[in-house]
Amino acid sequence: MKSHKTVSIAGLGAIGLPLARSLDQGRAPGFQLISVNSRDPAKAHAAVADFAAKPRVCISASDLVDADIIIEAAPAAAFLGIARPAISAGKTFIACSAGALMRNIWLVEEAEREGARIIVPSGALIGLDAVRAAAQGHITSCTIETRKSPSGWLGAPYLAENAITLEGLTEAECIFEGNALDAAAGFPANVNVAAALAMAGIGPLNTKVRLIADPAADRNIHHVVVDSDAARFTMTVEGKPSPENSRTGLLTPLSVIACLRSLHETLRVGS
Ligand SMILES: NC(=O)C1=CN([C@@H]2O[C@H](COP(=O)(O)OP(=O)(O)OC[C@H]3O[C@@H](n4cnc5c(N)ncnc54)[C@H](O)[C@@H]3O)[C@@H](O)[C@H]2O)C=CC1
Ligand SMILES: O=C([O-])CC(=O)C(=O)O
Repeated sequence: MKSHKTVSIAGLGAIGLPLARSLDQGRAPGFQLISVNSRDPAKAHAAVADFAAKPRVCISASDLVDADIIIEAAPAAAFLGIARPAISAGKTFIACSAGALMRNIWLVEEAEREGARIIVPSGALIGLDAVRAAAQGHITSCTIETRKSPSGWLGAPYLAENAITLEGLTEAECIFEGNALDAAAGFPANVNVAAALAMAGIGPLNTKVRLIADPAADRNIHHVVVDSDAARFTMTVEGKPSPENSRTGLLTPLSVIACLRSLHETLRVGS
């Protein structure tokens, strides 16, 4: 008999709201959504008003730690305020803002001390199982190229700092080339997949990232090439952008549901 787990979600946007709704609809049996938190409590109340089992709306992220599992689905700037109380309370913490986690990787040591667990779902990316397997041997190179429409990159600090304008772009343009750590600093809301890839594979400094703004792209396309002593593989995912937030693909909330379900599954496929 599997134990029933309670869940809380911080952030009710393109990831958090469909995820909350899926939990309310029983799409992850054995997991009960008990509380949520967002920037605007009135909006959060409205968002969950038609739920069968209304979760508590918390004003502070610290109040989410009553749950067994805390899921972070908020902007990168809010990450530490959500992660720290969950980790200090020794809980299972699921982080969607993989870039923010990678930039605060010391949290892993804190989690170790506190008996907490940090889980990064595959999110918008595929094949992290293969990357983790290859990393048990020796990965010689790992590159990701991400292509999105110009609107998918808007607001990134790197663009402002380098006076890059995407307005009126008529053809695809490479807007960044560098390592995953610099990519996460310059594009905190956009390159979580590169961060997840780096943490699964050969780390932020050795993972190469190329970012393309493409006016013809109607999908968020991630193309990964890995070479290792065991295998060479390439993977491409063409994610449909969420209508709520074009930076985020529709696969990500589904990935979090799959991640939760895997915590309880008797048959688990994939490492
Ligand atoms: N791992 C992955 O593959 C992916 C990760 N992400 C990341 O996941 C995070 C969430 O993404 P989205 O849902 O698309 O963002 P979103 O912008 O659509 O939603 C964010 C939500 O957080 C709320 N919020 C703002 N400040 C908050 C605070 N201090 N505390 C709690 N909630 C707060 C907002 O009101 C909004 O409801 C972002 O950091 C994003 O970059 C996004 C796509 C893929
Ligand atoms: O493609 C997506 O859905 C999101 C994305 O690039 C990221 O945050 O890394």
